[in-house]
Amino acid sequence: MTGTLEVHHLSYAVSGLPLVDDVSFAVPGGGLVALVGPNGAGKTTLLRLMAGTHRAASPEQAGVLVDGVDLLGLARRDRARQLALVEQASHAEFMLTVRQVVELGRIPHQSRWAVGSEDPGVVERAIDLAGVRHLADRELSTLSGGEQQRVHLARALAQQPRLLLLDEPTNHLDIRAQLESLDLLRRLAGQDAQGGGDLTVVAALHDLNLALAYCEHTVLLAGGRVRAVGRTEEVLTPEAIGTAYGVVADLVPHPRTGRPMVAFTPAHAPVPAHR
Ligand SMILES: Nc1ncnc2c1ncn2[C@@H]1O[C@H](COP(=O)(O)OP(=O)(O)OP(=O)(O)O)[C@@H](O)[C@H]1O
Repeated sequence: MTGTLEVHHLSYAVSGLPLVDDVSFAVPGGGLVALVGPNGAGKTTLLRLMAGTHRAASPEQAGVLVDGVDLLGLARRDRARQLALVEQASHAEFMLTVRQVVELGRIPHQSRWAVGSEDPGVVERAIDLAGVRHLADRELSTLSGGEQQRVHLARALAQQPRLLLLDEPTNHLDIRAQLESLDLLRRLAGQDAQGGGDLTVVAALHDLNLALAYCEHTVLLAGGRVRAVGRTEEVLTPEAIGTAYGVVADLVPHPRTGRPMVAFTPAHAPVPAHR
């Protein structure tokens, strides 16, 4: 039983301009869900709304439900036991070592009076899962962008959330690290998070081929609104991609796996009639 992730009526506006406009969707829980859409579509804003770091307009209608429990209705500390958000650039904690940063993920689970990590096993497992053991004693500030990204993932894993929200987790990674990261996320999604149910991962991605290869479900956002939601190959049709991004796209079978992948036609190339 994997449950569901339901998002209800999330809206956010700045100076009267809607950045996220009444976003609602539901997807099966316990999987890796892609959040895609062009630059400025509202992906980061939506993830912050889902995490509760941005306060939704009409909060009485807004909700982020995991297996029927509204995470936005929880106190901050309780929510932090259920939900982790990894943003594109986190600049804090630069003077800390990698292990110390990962230990910060345990704070929501510690009793108010406890000092240090109450369960070092969780931290060490997160360090191993994210592949940063060789960096554990380095200061965060000395790491490359891609290495820092893995550390932030390790910290989020140490939090043992039910819902993990990632803003462009492949941004600074080389191609092998991108594939490894998404492999890891897909394996983690669906695993028992903390004895209370399966982990659901939502990742904002720019690479539609990564979404097609790794994510069973996809939410397509454009202009702050959901344009399509469902199984990835049904959402990322050439028509939907063309409308959302303003490009010419075709779906072709991957030469090795046979699964659909997107081929883009360069803007300067003549576009022949569809074969
Ligand atoms: N504080 C703000 N004031 C005004 N506009 C904002 C503010 N924050 C975000 N925006 C605008 O809201 C829109 C959505 O931004 P957001 O960062 O959520 O998009 P995104 O889909 O994550 O984009 P990208 O793919 O480029 O990272 C953008 O046009 C952005 O300029």
